[in-house]
This record gives sequence, structure tokens and C-alpha cells, in this order.
Amino acid sequence: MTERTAGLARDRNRPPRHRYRLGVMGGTFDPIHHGHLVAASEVARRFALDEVVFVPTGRPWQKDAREVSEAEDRYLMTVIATASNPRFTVSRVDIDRPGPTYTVDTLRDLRTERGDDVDFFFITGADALSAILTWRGVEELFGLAHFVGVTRPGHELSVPPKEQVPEGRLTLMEVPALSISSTGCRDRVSEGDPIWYLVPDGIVQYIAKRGLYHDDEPDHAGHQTAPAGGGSGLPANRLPDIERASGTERGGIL
Ligand SMILES: Nc1ncnc2c1ncn2[C@@H]1O[C@H](COP(=O)(O)OP(=O)(O)OP(=O)(O)O)[C@@H](O)[C@H]1O
Ligand SMILES: O=C(O)c1ccc[n+]([C@@H]2O[C@H](COP(=O)([O-])O)[C@@H](O)[C@H]2O)c1
Repeated sequence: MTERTAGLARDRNRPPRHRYRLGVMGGTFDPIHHGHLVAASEVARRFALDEVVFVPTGRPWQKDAREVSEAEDRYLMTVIATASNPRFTVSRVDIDRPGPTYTVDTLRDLRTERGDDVDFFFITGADALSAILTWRGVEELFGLAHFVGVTRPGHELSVPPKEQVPEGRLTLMEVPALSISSTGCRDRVSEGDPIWYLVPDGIVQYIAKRGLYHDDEPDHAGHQTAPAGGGSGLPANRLPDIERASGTERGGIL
């Protein structure tokens, strides 16, 4: 055997180079919280994903009835929350495309960006999955990605009718139950309640810095500081009872 043919024989014994496996985690992320991050991390592990790209929506048309924070704020929060995970990235495809956000466009744009050698896994929580038949171009969706529906407390994980989902294009998966929602986080901030540990620390700080989810400006409405960083920053009449009772200056429970 020549050196060259020996090399070829070795190549034949090697497992074929695997196709790149890309998870796609779409969401409004207003704000991003640990429920999103745990779902993405669990799916990444189960499906041996090379990367999960988080895609903040531009204009989430099914949330038109309420005010959604500026896309740049939601984008930056997503970058901050995912920065420490080398497999997590963030895409601007949805926020840079004008008009309402449709997942068919997200997946088409990502395909154009990433090329044909990539398998897509679109991650969705039980609530979003149960509404999937109302999504634009649903008949095309399951051809563009494998869908992974994850459990979410308070929502039943149900499968769309068989005739709508091609064989083998949807997997249902249980993930650790985190009863956290962006709505709950926004409500807590506007009530002056803490969101530490529901969202990454950097998100608490970003929300305070930008004054998000408060009716007033940040400096007037309670600038929350990190637990180890001194006083709560909340006006005295908004301090939680335990802090007032102990008279502590550190506000450690916020
Ligand atoms: N706690 C959670 N566990 C599992 N999946 C979740 C959780 N929270 C959100 N998801 C999923 O993440 C995706 C993006 O969710 P989204 O950004 O709308 O957050 P949300 O908490 O549902 O927001 P809001 O309360 O404003 O409706 C959706 O597919 C949703 O089902
Ligand atoms: O394509 C659609 O018509 C469509 C309708 C509603 C939601 N989605 C997508 O579902 C993901 C979660 O959306 P949301 O509104 O629950 O944050 C996000 O990627 C959205 O773009 C998509």
C-alpha cells in the first residue's frame, strides 16, 4: 500500500464529518430570563447542538396588543445574558428585518447566512407550540427546521394534529420546571419587587440602568443595586419590610 492509499483507507474508517447542528431560540426576551436559558441549555445537551443562536423578535405581531420594549434593549439584554456560554450566540436577523416577525423568515434568513450544511432545531416552549398553527406559513415551517417543544409550568405540552407535522419533525422534551415569565419579571420591577435570581445579574443591572419597566425615569424610580453592593436604591417607602425592620443599610435581600 502506498502512503497515499494508506491515507485514503484511514479516511474511510473515520466517522463522516458531522453536519453542524444549530439550535434556534426565538423569543421576545422582554426581558430574557433563566427559563429561556435553561430551555436552550437542555435542548443543546439532548440534541448535541454545536451552537444555540438566540433570535430576539423585531415586531412580535401576536404581542401587538401590548407595548414591547425597544428592540435594541431586548437585543443587548440577550447578548449580556448569553455572553458567558461559549455555545450561545445572538442574531439580529429578526430585529433588522422591517415589519412583523415571522419564524418562516427567521429560518430562511438563517439558512441564507449559514449555508446548506447546517441542521436547524427550533426551540419553543409549550405555550408557543400550542399556538404554532396560527403562525404565518405554518405549512412550510416543519420543512425548515426540526422543532423541539419544551415543557413550561402552567402550560400543557400538546402536539399539533398529525397531518400538520411531518413524521419526525417535532420532539417534545421535559426540561427543569422554572415558573418564570417575562411578564412576571416586568410586573415585579414595576412593583419594586426584586428579580434577582429570576434573570442573570447583568440583566437586573441593565434594567435598572435603562429604567426599563418603570413608569418613571430610572433615577427616580428605584435603581436596584447588586446584593453585595450596598443599599437597595429603592425609595424609602418602597423598601421591603424585612429591610426596614432590620434597619440594615445593605439591602441584601434585593
Ligand atoms: N419558563 C420557561 N420555561 C420554558 N420555556 C419558556 C419559559 N419562558 C419562556 N419560554 C419559551 O421561550 C420562548 C420565548 O418566550 P418569550 O420571550 O415570549 O418569554 P415569556 O416569558 O413567554 O414572555 P411574556 O411573559 O412576555 O409573554 C417561547 O417559546 C416560550 O414558550
Ligand atoms: O411566525 C409567526 O407567525 C410567529 C408567531 C408568534 C411567535 N412566533 C415566534 O415564536 C417565538 C416566541 O415568540 P414570543 O412571541 O412567544 O416571544 C419567536 O421566535 C417568534 O418570532 C412566530
